[in-house]
Amino acid sequence: MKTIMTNRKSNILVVDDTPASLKLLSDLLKAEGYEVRSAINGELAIESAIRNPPELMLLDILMPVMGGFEVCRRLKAHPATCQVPVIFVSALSETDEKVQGFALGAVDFVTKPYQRDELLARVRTHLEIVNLRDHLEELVEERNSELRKSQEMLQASLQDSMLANTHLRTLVQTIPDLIWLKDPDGVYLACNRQFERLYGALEADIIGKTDYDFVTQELADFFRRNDHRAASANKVCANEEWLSFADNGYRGLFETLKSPMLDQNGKLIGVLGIARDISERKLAEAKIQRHMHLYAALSQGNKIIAHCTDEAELFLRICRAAVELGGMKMAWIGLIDAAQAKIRPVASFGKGAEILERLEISLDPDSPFGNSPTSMAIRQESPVWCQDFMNDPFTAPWREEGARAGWAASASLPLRRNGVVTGAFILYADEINAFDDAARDLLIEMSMDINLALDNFSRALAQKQAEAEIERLAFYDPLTNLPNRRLLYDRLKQAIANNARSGNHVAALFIDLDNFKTLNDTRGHTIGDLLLIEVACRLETCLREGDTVARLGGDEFVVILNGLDEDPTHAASQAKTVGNKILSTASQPYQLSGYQHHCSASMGIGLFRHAETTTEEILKCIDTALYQAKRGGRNSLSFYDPAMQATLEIRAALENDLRQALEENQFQLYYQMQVNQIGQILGAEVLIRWLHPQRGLVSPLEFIELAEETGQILPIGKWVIETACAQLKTWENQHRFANLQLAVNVSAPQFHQNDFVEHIRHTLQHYRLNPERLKLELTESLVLDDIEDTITKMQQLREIGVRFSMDDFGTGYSSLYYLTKLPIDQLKIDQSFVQNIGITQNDGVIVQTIIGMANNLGIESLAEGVETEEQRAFLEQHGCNFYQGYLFSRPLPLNQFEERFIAANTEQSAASHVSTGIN
Ligand SMILES: Nc1nc2c(ncn2[C@@H]2O[C@H](COP(=O)(O)O[C@H]3[C@@H](O)[C@H](n4cnc5c(=O)[nH]c(N)nc54)O[C@@H]3COP(=O)(O)O)[C@@H](O)[C@H]2O)c(=O)[nH]1
Repeated sequence: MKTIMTNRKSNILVVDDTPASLKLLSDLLKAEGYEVRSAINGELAIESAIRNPPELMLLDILMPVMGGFEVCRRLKAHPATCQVPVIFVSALSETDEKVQGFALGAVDFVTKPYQRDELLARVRTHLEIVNLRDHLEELVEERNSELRKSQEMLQASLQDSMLANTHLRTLVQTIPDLIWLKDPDGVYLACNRQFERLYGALEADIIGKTDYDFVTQELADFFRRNDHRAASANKVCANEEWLSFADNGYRGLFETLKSPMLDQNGKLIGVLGIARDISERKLAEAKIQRHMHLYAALSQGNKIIAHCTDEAELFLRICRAAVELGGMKMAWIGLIDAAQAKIRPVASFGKGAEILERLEISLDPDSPFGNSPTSMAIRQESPVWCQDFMNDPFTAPWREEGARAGWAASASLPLRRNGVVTGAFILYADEINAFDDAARDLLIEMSMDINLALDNFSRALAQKQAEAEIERLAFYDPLTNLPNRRLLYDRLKQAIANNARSGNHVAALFIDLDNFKTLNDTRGHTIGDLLLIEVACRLETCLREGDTVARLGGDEFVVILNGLDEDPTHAASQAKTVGNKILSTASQPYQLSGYQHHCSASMGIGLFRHAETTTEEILKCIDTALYQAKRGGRNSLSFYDPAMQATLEIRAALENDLRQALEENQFQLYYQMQVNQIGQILGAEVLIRWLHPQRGLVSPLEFIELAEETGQILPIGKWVIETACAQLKTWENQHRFANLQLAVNVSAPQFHQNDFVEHIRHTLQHYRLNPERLKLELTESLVLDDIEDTITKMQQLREIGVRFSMDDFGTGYSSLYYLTKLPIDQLKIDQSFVQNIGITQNDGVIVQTIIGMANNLGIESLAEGVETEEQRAFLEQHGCNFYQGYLFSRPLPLNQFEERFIAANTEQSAASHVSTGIN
């Protein structure tokens, strides 16, 4: 209990209009230790009390202006003073007056004159009462304040609880998850709004029912099993389940948590279920997973690219990474097949890869298979994403296969090599819309990495090719790709060394094409090159592995045959067999850019086995043998003969001299008469002679071929024609020679010169010569070299009157076909047949046949090389019209020919005189 006694001095206001009374009372109270204020009238008393309310007032009643009752009334009416206890101290002592005073709120009444002790006792008592009252009031106030506080707290707690309840309700209703409560029997106790959507019913209609009232038995069983699981495990159990909503048909994957609910005693009172839609999260997770996979594939791709040196391996491993790490169903790489305007698969991996074999993807937009996503990606040079493979209008032709393989989406990314689109990287996913922005970025990066690798491959390939090319140029002939001279030397050295050890022979075959120069000069180098390429191929087909064929240059090839027999005879026979095979193969007709060419080859062979033989020596030997073969007639082979070496050296010197012969006027024409059946000289064949300053008269047999090979035949041939024409002109002006004709030999290179016709025409015009007196002798091989060119030129010359004789007839192809096509005037039966008349029956028959052929075609026949009367008689007997040969005359210098002609004419005219009787 709080003490009511205080040490403080109580504050008392004393009011009395009598100053003495006022002082007496004040002093009395002061003496008791009170703090005393005094007021001399009612107004001052009120003012003082209101300003500073006293704890007790001693108030006189009878005062002028305002009596004590009025003062008391006013004080009780004022809020500041209404509580101040008032003790009337008055001379009035009537009960009524006291009653009035108490009615006005006084607490006591002391009658004057008062007893000091009584007054003080009353003052003390009232002051105590005041104290008690104040204390009580304080206690009451304290209590009230506590009550107020607890009321406020109660109020606040009530409000909190109401708010919490509202929040809880709002929370449960607002939460996007499905929430429900079931009792242990599976009967619903409560659910939220989301759950109402699931069953399409209000909570009120759900409560009291079970899952069996809303879903299939199977699904309800499933739910029950999970309820039981949570209940028996006595802990939260989670599971994933697909739920379909009754309100809008939405179906999604939910993660469901089931918590057992227990009462205070731990008894199961139900199961709380919360289901959260995790479809989007799952999709997002799947997406991230896909990206992670693709990222892994990309990283793996980078590793593969860093390590792979082979393009095919790279493609396969990239496809494999896209499937195994990138989560793709299938991946493949196709390259553009420009010739067929198609995409050719070169690598694939994954499900459905086998389909590619029968898959047709065209690049032609007009083709039914030309608008696939891949075709478009390649044409547009940018990726094409097909997010719904089975419903994309452009995938129709491939949908059936795609369905079998489970393709739901596809990506086609163009691949570039050095910036040029050369193919595509194609991937199939088993999900629609599998290629979102992030997946696209990763795949684009992957394709760019492949491009980078392709660029690197190209660079490496180019480098390799450049190195190979450098080696090829150093060791191989660029035209035929055969080993060149340098490599041949190496191989020869090696072959000699190897075979010397084993005791075997090595054969070196030097092959030279006959008349190659003519082909080159007449048909041009391009055709010549084609022939060389073809010959190189054919040579390779004749050899075994381990043998070598090399091109030395021009039309010269060398073959090395290894491991021939130890016995030289046997080895020679082996070499000869291969040599003949080569010659036979080389002489088959060639198709050179639509032009058919016949050609033959000559071959020189040498056999070696001594380690000390040098390559230079070998080449020199086989070169000699080759020359020998050529001398012996083309299209033949010859083994090395040391005696030939000397001849070759002479030939080299001759070649040198030949260059100056024309300039130094060393050539001369000889004339060999041609006669008819009655021995009349009709003309002559002009035959060139070389009056060599040191060697004397050189036969054309020794230098014509050389001149042909070196090209000297062109100026020499021109000189012969011009000299012959000049001679004809001279004769034209001399009556007795005026009718003579001259036959001029024309070489193949000469005839096939572009300006040959023009040259003849010009020469005839120059000498104003009758063209019929000029007869050009062409050989069969010349004609067949280039039959079209020959026909054209012969016809052009025939039109101006020039005549033609087919020289050496019977030694070549003797084709009846070309005889009918060419404007030939004369067949010249080769002397080899003529000279065998009477010796071999065959040649006699051939001669007869040629004459018969000529007669049938209305062509003259002239037999050359007639040496005996028997031959002449035989020829005459079988209808040959004209003859030439030693029987009549050898080729003669001009003056001798003219003398012989004059003499013969003189004889003939004498004979005709005798026969006609003229003298
Ligand atoms: N392109 C040119 N070729 C020419 C020219 N001059 C000659 N030749 C060719 O040279 C080859 C050899 O000629 P040649 O040594 O003059 O021999 C000719 C005659 O002398 C020879 N002949 C003539 N009659 C007989 C004979 O009875 N017996 C015999 N053993 N030889 C004889 O025949 C050669 C003539 O041959 P052909 O030309 O086939 O009529 C020779 O191939 C010449 O063609 C020239 O200017 N240009």
